[in-house]
Amino acid sequence: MLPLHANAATKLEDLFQHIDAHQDDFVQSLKDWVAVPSDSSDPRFREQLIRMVQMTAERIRTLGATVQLVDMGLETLHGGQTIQFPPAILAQLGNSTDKATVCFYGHVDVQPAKKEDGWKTDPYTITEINGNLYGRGATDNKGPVLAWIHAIDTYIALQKTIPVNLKFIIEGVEETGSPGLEELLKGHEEFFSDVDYIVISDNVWLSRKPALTYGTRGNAYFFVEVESGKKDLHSGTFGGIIHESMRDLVYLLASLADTAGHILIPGIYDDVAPLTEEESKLYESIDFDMEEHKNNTEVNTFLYNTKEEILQHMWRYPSLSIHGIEGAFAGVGTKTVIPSKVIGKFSIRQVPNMKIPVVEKLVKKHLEDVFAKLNSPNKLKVSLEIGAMPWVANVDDPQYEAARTAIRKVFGVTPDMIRDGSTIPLARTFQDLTKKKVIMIPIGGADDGEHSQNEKISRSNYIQGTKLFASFFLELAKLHEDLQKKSNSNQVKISQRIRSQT
Ligand SMILES: NCC(=O)N[C@@H](Cc1c[nH]cn1)C(=O)O
Ligand SMILES: [Zn+2]
Ligand SMILES: [Zn+2]
Repeated sequence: MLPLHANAATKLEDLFQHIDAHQDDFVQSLKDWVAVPSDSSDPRFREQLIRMVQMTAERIRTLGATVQLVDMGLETLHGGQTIQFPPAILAQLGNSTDKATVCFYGHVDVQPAKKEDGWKTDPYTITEINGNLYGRGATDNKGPVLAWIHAIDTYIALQKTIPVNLKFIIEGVEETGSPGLEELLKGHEEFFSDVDYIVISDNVWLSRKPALTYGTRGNAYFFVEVESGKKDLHSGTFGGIIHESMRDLVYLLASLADTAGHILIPGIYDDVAPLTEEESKLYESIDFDMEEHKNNTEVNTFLYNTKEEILQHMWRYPSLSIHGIEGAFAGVGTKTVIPSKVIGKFSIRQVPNMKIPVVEKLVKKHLEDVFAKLNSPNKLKVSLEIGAMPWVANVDDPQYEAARTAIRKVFGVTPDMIRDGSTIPLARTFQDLTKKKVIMIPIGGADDGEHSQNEKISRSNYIQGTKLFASFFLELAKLHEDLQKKSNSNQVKISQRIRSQT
């Protein structure tokens, strides 16, 4: 491999040509990765998940990086059993003192997926239809992680100098809220000491136009458990004489929000940052086609009628979603059972300035109050399973300018500046703990269907996204050079001033 200082002027067109010429290889890599069902929420896939992280580490090693697999210890499941957490990857490529250091954060675990959930193709076999690459993890987040790796590979293959030092944090439990990752960051402060920028590419554009993301919502994920006894019962034999846990639970879940989406938990909106006039104007200028968004979402109507309301309720107001009920009969057919223990699962996407402990207290109090009114002898347990904070960046930070320029060079347009309603649990932690500048550069399309059936990334976004990262490295290098020149000239001015005073 060439040293990182190799002396060759890098032409963007050469990089782009190489990427275009190797796009089938890049698609093949995505096929290989998607074929591993690295579902982090189901313990039955744990071996595959660990294998996926190991494959990723191996791939990063082939770039010439030094790679560390950090043991993340044991995960305690709800029944009390423990299983191995997948390790996390910390890697480094290059440590030149005259270059900027960029740390890429991504994940290689995926949401659950089963063909019978309504997938048109096998979720773990990348299938290309009309320029779209369908498969679980294609856009969230295996495609973008690979695009970053391929961008680096392109410099190496062309024997060009990589314009920046690179670091990686890749994890395998993002989809379950990144448990243990905050402790990992706290224990590896030195890893971040020379990092200038942290880049995340784990969300999608808002429309057909490329975008840069400067904010995400957080997530407070709750389990509400109701238990009536130790075993399920025949509804004919026992229906009518027992307090059914499912009936209690449905009542509790229904008390959380109304049909207009308004959360009914007293006090929940108290800390939400007020909408200023300045912020309000931001939404007017965003290019957003509600009809197209509706088509992508495959619903008839949204809860709101204007573009501004829709954007605000996706990005800056909290929302409550009910995800499922563990222990409930959910199969085909007509089983006549009364379940004994059921666990309702719901989450609140929180926004600035809501605080997780306050949300937790309000939710528990509300559910306990509602339950008390039911006069039920059943056992109630409410627990906060994930508490991830919202994140907002400063769009005037220089890395945003570098990314804007890179986007213009690849796509010929100025990107939308957007926020995202979903959560990157570590985004805020990076910002608060490491004090480094964080940027999100999505490469997925608005219709990629993250977490949904038929998740995909288009071949075009995947390949153009690879070009975008390759181009971003060059823009960051220019930015770094400019900042260094400015800092040197300031240093000279200070020295001159000191000399003239003595
Ligand atoms: N693409 C980001 C993403 O999907 N993040 C997950 C993370 C999460 C939050 N709570 C549990 N997991 C998301 O659902 O937003
Ligand atoms: Zn993701
Ligand atoms: Zn996800």
